[in-house]
This record gives sequence, C-alpha cells and structure tokens, in this order.
Amino acid sequence: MNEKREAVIGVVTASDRASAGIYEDESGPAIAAYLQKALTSPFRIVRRIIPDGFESVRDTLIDLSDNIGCDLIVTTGGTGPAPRDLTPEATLAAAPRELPGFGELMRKVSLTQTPTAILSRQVAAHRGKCLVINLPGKPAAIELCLDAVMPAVPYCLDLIGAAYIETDPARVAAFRPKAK
Ligand SMILES: Nc1ncnc2c1ncn2[C@@H]1O[C@H](COP(=O)(O)OP(=O)(O)OP(=O)(O)O)[C@@H](O)[C@H]1O
Ligand SMILES: Nc1nc2c(c(=O)[nH]1)N[C@H]1C(S)=C(S)[C@@H](COP(=O)(O)O)O[C@H]1N2
Repeated sequence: MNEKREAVIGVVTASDRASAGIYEDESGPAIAAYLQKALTSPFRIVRRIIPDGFESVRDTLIDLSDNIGCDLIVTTGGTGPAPRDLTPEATLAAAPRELPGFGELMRKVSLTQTPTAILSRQVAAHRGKCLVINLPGKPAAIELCLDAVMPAVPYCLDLIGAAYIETDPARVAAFRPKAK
C-alpha cells in the first residue's frame, strides 16, 4: 500500500479574466468544495489562479508537482479551441504520460449536458508521482466531470506512487482491484 500521509492537491484556475479579477473564479472553489465532500483521508489544497497560456500553465504545474509536492492537480479552464486555450498542451509538456480515458469519459458525460462538450480538449496525464486532470472552465462542468473520473483516481494514485487517498463511498465509489 502507498504512503498513508496527508495528500497535497493543487487546484489551478487558468483564466485571463478570472486571474485579472474581471469575474470571480467559481470553478476553483467548486473543485475545492467537491474534494472536501468526496475525500475522507487527510489532504490539503494549494490554490493558484493564473492567466491562460502555455508557459503560465506549464510552469505552474511543474512548480506544484516538483516544489510543492502535489499528488494530484486539478485544473479548470483553457481547454477549448480559442487561441489562448493552451491548458492541454501545457499539461502534456509538464506531464508527458497521458491517460486518454479520463478525457474520453469526461467529454462523454459532458455531452449529456451540452453539445459543445466536444470543444473541450481536456486531458489527464502524470508527471512522475503527480496526476494532473484538466476540467473545462465552466462551473457547471466541475461536479459532472469529477463524479465521472473520481472512482478511478485513488487507484491511479496508487499506481504512480502518490499518496494513498480514500473517498466517502456514499459520494464516490472508488474502485481498487483486489491484490492477487
Ligand atoms: N473559473 C471560472 N469561474 C466562473 N465562471 C467561469 C470560469 N471560467 C469560465 N467561466 C464562465 O464560462 C464562460 C466561458 O468560459 P471561457 O472558457 O470561454 O472563459 P473566458 O471567460 O473566455 O476565459 P478567459 O477570460 O480566460 O478568456 C465565461 O465567460 C464565464 O462566464
Ligand atoms: N460539462 C461541461 N463540459 C463543457 C462545457 C460545459 O458547459 N459543461 N462547456 C464546453 C465549452 S462551451 C467549451 S468551449 C469547452 C472548453 O472550455 P474551457 O476553454 O473553459 O476549458 O468545454 C466544453 N465542455
């Protein structure tokens, strides 16, 4: 079993306007609130609100992974096709080993909410012992996407050697295949 210690979880909002204070970031707080409800093992959240852009997102992810020691980073925003939407490219630059099933599943569930779900290029990937998951910027996407992928996150963290996390089964039915 992986190390039972406080997990460190990064929550990154990539948005030109939210980072400039033009509108209030709702999606970062929605991710934090989701984690508070879903996880029962100890963790602390490290928040960042940054402008869109390749270097901005890449450097933030590398800092959170390598210097802050995040086990998991959840990003929101910058996944669409607009010129400054570069969160997926930046994620794969920081975390080159992609887990394509995450993006596939999140787009599938998002399509039940909106036909423009196919515009999100969101990915998940890991940088060593740190898993990075992209979410779209819209606050309505947060719970839907996290509900879809969270059952597989604890076991994914086990496999990459990150902290051991536990979920509230009434909220998220985490699945860990039984050891042989
Ligand atoms: N973090 C967020 N918090 C609250 N609302 C958001 C957030 N991100 C996006 N939205 C809402 O979704 C709409 C469309 O999102 P989109 O990704 O196009 O963001 P945006 O506002 O264009 O971002 P940026 O300012 O970075 O260009 C926004 O106009 C806003 O109403
Ligand atoms: N669940 C969900 N997924 C969604 C949306 C949404 O409202 N809900 N918006 C879509 C839209 S309109 C866009 S442009 C893309 C990318 O959004 P982003 O650039 O804010 O990440 O996410 C898509 N995925």
